[in-house]
Amino acid sequence: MEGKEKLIVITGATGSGKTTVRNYLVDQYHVGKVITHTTRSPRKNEKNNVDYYFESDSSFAKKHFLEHVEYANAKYGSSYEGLKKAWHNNPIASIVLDTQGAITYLNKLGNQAIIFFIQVNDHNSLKKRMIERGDSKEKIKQRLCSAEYERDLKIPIELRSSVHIIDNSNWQTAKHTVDKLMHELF
Ligand SMILES: Nc1ncnc2c1ncn2[C@@H]1O[C@H](COP(=O)(O)OP(=O)(O)OP(=O)(O)O)[C@@H](O)[C@H]1O
Ligand SMILES: Nc1nc2c(ncn2[C@@H]2O[C@H](COP(=O)(O)O)[C@@H](O)[C@H]2O)c(=O)[nH]1
Repeated sequence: MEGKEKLIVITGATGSGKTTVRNYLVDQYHVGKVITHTTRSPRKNEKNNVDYYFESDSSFAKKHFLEHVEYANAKYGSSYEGLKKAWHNNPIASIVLDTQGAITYLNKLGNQAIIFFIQVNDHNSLKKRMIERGDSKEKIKQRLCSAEYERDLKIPIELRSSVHIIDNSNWQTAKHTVDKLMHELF
């Protein structure tokens, strides 16, 4: 997978603002968007084929994924076809992944992968943001109890030498960091 194309891999804890950063990159910098697949049900305002490809367990099992994971009892996966589609429109694309997926992409793409880790130091605000997003109490509880939640609060050792940290405790500050990174990197 060597080439001039780049993939901005946006990772971090649940509720930290990965999707918010990705939407900003799409709106402001017109980066391509890799849509991934999931078996979880859509949140209010989420649309099939736009936010995710929403799958049943059986349709998910038939797909050929570049990588797939389980996160808080649901399945998620991304394909090479999805990446090629995003790169077809723009040589800079973006994808939102858990930290396990981010490590896989860094290993597969090398320096074509640019890792953004979205950080929020006050972990209580992650729960507040999920409530404000409209997630059900039950889903939030399940997520906060998961091993994946704990794992993704910290930058994994495998990403440490390549990661760009974006503190999203405050959106104006985060936006400023994203703008600075985009000017430095491209
Ligand atoms: N800096 C911020 N301050 C307050 N709220 C924010 C901030 N950034 C994002 N949000 C809000 O927090 C909620 C979670 O953000 P978002 O969905 O982007 O997180 P995420 O990391 O993609 O989460 P998940 O991994 O759970 O899908 C959204 O309602 C979003 O509008
Ligand atoms: N490794 C992968 N992680 C993915 C993929 N699609 C989404 N995600 C990550 O899963 C969790 C939960 O997502 P949510 O939308 O239910 O909150 C989050 O960290 C996403 O970034 C994927 O294809 N592969």
